[in-house]
Amino acid sequence: MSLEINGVRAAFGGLVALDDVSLTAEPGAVTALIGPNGAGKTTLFNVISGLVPPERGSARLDGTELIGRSARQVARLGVARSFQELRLFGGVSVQEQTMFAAERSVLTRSRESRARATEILDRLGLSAARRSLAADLGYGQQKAVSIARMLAMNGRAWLLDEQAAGLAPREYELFCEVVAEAKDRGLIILLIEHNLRLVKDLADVVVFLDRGRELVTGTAHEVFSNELVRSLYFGERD
Ligand SMILES: Nc1ncnc2c1ncn2[C@@H]1O[C@H](COP(=O)(O)OP(=O)(O)OP(=O)(O)O)[C@@H](O)[C@H]1O
Repeated sequence: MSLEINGVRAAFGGLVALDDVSLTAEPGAVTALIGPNGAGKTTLFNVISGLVPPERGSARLDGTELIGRSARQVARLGVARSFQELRLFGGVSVQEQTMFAAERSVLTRSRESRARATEILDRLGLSAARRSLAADLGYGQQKAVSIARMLAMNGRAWLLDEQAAGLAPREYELFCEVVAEAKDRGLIILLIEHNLRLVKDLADVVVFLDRGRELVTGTAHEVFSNELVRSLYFGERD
């Protein structure tokens, strides 16, 4: 039971964004994808979530193939995804968009979605903002709404694209707590991060991508002390 990526290749015209990438994200663990800009991290999320068709390869969630399915089908199979640019419905209240996410989810029935949304907004400190439009909120709160929607979807796997970037200290702490709780519930968590402190704090496994290739996989300590990673990512030379 895991999210297994095998031999994924994806190209945009002549540009190979992912070149034979394989990795496994286990349940109850945080797997962090790191690497320089353009390494292919977001493209891998797009392949898993049905937004970019790969030329070849597979992505299996608990044995079920995700490649070839639409983004909606992948979401229904339990993959909840956040975007760097958040993609909230700006003109919809915080409560409503959390409920919409709950209604699209795998497990929650529509009559339960209001109670579920209320509980989630409480957990994320968004109760007072529940009637606000997402577009009227500050950046940190908009990011919390995007997490609220992921929680509401009740998925099996989370793909988090730079969710901690730009958060205030209290928001950052809350984000780490929510991820740790999801991990304790046995979710599969894959996250893209440039914030190395967060990677050290949260990641059980770190995968280093560079120019579309998975180069090093290990614990944060192993990956951050790897010479190749140090020269390609941290710009260190002998
Ligand atoms: N829709 C697209 N059309 C053409 N090229 C694309 C498209 N999406 C991504 N690319 C290219 O694919 C490569 C990988 O991009 P990707 O966004 O996956 O990298 P990344 O590791 O997520 O980078 P960053 O850390 O900057 O977000 C880049 O060279 C990028 O320009």
